[in-house]
Amino acid sequence: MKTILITGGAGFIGSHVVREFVLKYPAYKIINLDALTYAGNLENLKDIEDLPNYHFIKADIVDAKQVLEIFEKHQPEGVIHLAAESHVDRSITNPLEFVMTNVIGTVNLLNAAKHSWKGKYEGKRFHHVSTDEVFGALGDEGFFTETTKYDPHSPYSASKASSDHFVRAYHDTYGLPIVLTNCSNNYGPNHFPEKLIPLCIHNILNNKPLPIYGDGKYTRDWLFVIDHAKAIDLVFHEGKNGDSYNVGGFNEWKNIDLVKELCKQMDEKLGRPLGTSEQLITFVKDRPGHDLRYAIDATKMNKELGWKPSVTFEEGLSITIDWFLANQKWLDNVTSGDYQNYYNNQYSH
Ligand SMILES: Cc1cn([C@H]2C[C@H](O)[C@@H](COP(=O)(O)OP(=O)(O)O[C@H]3O[C@H](C)C(=O)[C@H](O)[C@H]3O)O2)c(=O)[nH]c1=O
Repeated sequence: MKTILITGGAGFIGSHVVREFVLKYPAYKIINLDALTYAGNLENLKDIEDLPNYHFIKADIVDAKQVLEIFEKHQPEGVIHLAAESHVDRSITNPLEFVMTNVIGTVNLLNAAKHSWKGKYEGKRFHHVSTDEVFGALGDEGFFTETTKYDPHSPYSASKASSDHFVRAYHDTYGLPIVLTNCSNNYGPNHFPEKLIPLCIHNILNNKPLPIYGDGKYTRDWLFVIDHAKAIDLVFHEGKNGDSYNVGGFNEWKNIDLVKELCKQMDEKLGRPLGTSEQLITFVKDRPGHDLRYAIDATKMNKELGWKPSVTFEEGLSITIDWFLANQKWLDNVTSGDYQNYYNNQYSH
């Protein structure tokens, strides 16, 4: 029996990773450690919560003592660390929260792993899940590879870059067995509606403006979340100790083109005349320090581990929209919280 601690397992990406591991590895004991902040939601795991190899612990990784107690009690051999504050706009208004969870929280986990593994690293692994935003912004050309220098710009990406450095530092200094993954923009079922795609789906359904920052020519690479979960499984089990892997969809979209594609699919699925949703597109004030373009070279994942995305973007988007249409109650529940007020006040102080 192998015990794996997955942090942030009630969040968007985390819940897909928990489901992948719980279903694929019935002999593993999967512990989901999550603080259940505004973005964490146990509804995301309703379908697997009664399975015998799934366990949930409500805890905050910022609490070093609690984290250590959990390690001492459950003795996990593996850690997959996804717990993080993830929304760039929030990091602009409250950077300290990002330092606490993303930096201090990560160091607390590293300390607990180091303490409980006591130098016996055979069969142990700490997998840190990070972002392509640590590499900074690209111009119109080029891709981020695993050797691209870090150049974070937002408080969010600075906090994730710092956590990546700490993970590598614990490998280099104490020999902790680690792997890292840096992913591009995820999308899919259960995506919290503060992010571009689910926000637009929510707003189309509620006939609200679709806010496009700046001129809408900012470019992101989009990765279907279930493909990401499968990539994490591969790297966790087969990645080289100390290595990092870039996980991307080979799928770049300018924000405005992506939102137009989304509007088209929404109109088709809702049986509305084509062009109805596009009328909601509204150009708004830009995000401060907005990175122009992210693009990931995921060749290493493909060559070394045989991973590649399983769906095209159009297919993945269609699956995503269908999920949101079938789960409007989920959407209503998560959008009835305080975070809506945050949107109304964005960048106002
Ligand atoms: C919310 C919103 C966003 N945007 C723009 C801003 C970006 O250029 C793009 C995507 O924004 P979003 O906030 O959805 O995601 P990113 O800022 O690219 O970051 C995301 O992908 C990386 C990899 C992570 O690591 C982050 O955790 C994750 O949040 O749409 C708009 O134009 N309007 C909006 O209302």
